[in-house]
Amino acid sequence: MIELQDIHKTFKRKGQTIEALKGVNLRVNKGDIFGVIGYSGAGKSTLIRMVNYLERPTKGRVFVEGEPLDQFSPAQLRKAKKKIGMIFQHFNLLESKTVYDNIAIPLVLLKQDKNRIRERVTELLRFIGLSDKADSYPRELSGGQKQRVGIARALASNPSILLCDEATSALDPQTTKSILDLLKKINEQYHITILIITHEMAVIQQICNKVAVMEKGEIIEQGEVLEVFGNPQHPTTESFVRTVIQTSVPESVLRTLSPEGAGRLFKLKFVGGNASEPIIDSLIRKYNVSVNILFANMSEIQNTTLGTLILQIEGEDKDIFRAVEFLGTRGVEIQELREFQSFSEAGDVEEGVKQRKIKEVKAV
Ligand SMILES: Nc1ncnc2c1ncn2[C@@H]1O[C@H](COP(=O)(O)OP(=O)(O)OP(=O)(O)O)[C@@H](O)[C@H]1O
Repeated sequence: MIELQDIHKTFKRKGQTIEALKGVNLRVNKGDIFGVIGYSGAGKSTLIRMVNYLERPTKGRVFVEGEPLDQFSPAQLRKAKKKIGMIFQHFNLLESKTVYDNIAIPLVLLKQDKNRIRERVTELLRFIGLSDKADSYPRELSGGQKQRVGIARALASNPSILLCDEATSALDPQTTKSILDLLKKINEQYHITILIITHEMAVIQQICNKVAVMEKGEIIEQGEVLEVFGNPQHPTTESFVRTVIQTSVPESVLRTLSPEGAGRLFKLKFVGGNASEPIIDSLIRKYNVSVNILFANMSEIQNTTLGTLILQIEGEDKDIFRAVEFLGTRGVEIQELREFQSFSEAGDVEEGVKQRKIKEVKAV
């Protein structure tokens, strides 16, 4: 549906060369809500602008619905661009035109007749819930309402792809949620493929099924959202995941750990069904161990539960071993929080530091 093959983009400014994209490969399938996340300057805006040829690659090819954009004549390119709508962080509405006229712009440019335009704009106003604002001007609307108008304008010519450039970054969390809900509805109801760029992991968590993480003009990790959230490979991905899912022991818990605390510490990760099973109960009943839950966190991603538990298990080593073995058979990913070094190697320095504090507390 959208395919970027080995895309490079170089800007030249004041004798300086800036490599904004360095060999990006990306495939967005029909029906995806695909999120691209990265810090400022990672190359996200440059990447999304490749898809509708607002920016052309220095090297590499862009395919939309299987067709290579570099092979198109200007007329074919204009036609192809009609399949692609775009919304922006600052809405880009014309201040001198009413809501109705803003939404009608793409249809006027396509020289559609007035009755058809009225029909389509009326339908879109109803869809975005702003039928009563048709004659208002953008300055009379809230940020969320302006973005709804931006969305209606992007949908006017019935695109099959919607590009969202930091579409919720200027909005408060509640308005962000309502706009993301609207995007999800557009994806489900109109079967429109959505490509979103953002610096907020919460946006990815709420609506995307796929995610790519960008850094310094490259994609450093990509995959199904559940997979990437559950098992991030790159430290940058890990730090994005941490902004929405807490997986390390909070300071307040560390402070309550008893200095003479015996037992061993384990971090458990659950995905999906096994998150709701009474595993801890089985552990205590089946094995001769006592279990202290130090920390628990459950998050919902793509209608699936992702859980993290930190347990202090006390008992004889052989019983703890059997208990841990049992957890493994239940599809729980388990890791002993013992060696500070192993966390540093995994890039989980913050976790490592906290674990070292646990050891220090124990050693008192
Ligand atoms: N038209 C341009 N001319 C020169 N340099 C550019 C141009 N557009 C982008 N860049 C540079 O390319 C790099 C990537 O910029 P880009 O805007 O794509 O990143 P981004 O991830 O979208 O960041 P932000 O979230 O801050 O917009 C930056 O170093 C930027 O300065």
